[in-house]
Amino acid sequence: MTTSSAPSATPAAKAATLVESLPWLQRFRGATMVIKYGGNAMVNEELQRSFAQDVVYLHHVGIKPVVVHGGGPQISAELARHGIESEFAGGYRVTSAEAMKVVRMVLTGEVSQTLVSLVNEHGPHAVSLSGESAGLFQAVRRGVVVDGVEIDLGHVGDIVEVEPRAVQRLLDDGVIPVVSSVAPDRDRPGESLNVNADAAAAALAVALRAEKLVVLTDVAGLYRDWPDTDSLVSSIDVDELRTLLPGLASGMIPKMQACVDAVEGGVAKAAIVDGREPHAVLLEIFTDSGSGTEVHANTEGIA
Ligand SMILES: Nc1ncnc2c1ncn2[C@@H]1O[C@H](COP(=O)(O)OP(=O)(O)O)[C@@H](O)[C@H]1O
Ligand SMILES: CC(=O)N[C@@H](CCC(=O)OP(=O)(O)O)C(=O)O
Repeated sequence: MTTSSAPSATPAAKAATLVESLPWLQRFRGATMVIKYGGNAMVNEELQRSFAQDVVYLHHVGIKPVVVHGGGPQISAELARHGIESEFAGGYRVTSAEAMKVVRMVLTGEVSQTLVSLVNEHGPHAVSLSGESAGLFQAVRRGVVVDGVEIDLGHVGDIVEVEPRAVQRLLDDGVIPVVSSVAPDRDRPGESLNVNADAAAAALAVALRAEKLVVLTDVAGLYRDWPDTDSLVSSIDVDELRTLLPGLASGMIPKMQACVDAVEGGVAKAAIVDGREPHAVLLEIFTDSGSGTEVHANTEGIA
């Protein structure tokens, strides 16, 4: 019989892969890991299903996974259906009050529920929350400076407070939280803000004292000289990454800022991996070589 996974691997190669995972299984048992699943990495059902399998695998080997998801392309598609054009500045969506309703509906109503049901095909494991659930996040409005010009992003926020108790209780009960990045506006009760999902994942990883933040996206990792594909960075410390931040473009700005924030906040490592590869999460966590770009505190911190 052949299976869809690794049909050409010999028994010895399969055994070697399993044995390679042993030190990582030992090291990470009981650890909390925040996995950020970007909208660009969920573009087809096969990828979504392999992601759900990876998360359930982590759960069964004693790791506590927390999923924080994005949904940028899905939001853009829904906005287009409403006749609203998508505009980004500095990697953030310019979000009108009207667009905010669509953002909230897509993230909390569609993407979150789809991921929860995919995970729950493997058992009753996942529960969806947004930043509005049980006071999880508080956010304040933010703008962005592009080429020296301050741009008003509308209903876009930065997380200023995380109350992780509800998520922690779920983890303690063996539940997999699936979190979307809509947050209440601390200064305008009753209003919601659109928070970049990388930033939300970093804030939650810090509050939960997570061991690792894994960010799935649609490139192999961080390129030093984007779009030169020979310039992939495999490992970088936060000091050097901070110097690269001003030269980065589009979605990589909030993503790498999130990695800096997570590591500076005490998360041991942040990894940017290619979510277009099926099982990118398992490959990152349980193989010696990992994949993509790893961000760590300083050069002495490299494992
Ligand atoms: N230096 C860089 N290295 C890698 N990708 C970059 C870089 N600068 C800009 N990018 C762009 O950032 C994109 C990833 O950000 P984004 O589209 O927001 O992803 P996601 O939906 O996963 O959050 C890549 O697809 C690439 O086009
Ligand atoms: C403020 C802001 O830009 N919010 C993002 C939230 C979703 C997100 O971050 O999705 P990805 O992870 O797929 O990029 C947006 O509206 O697209």
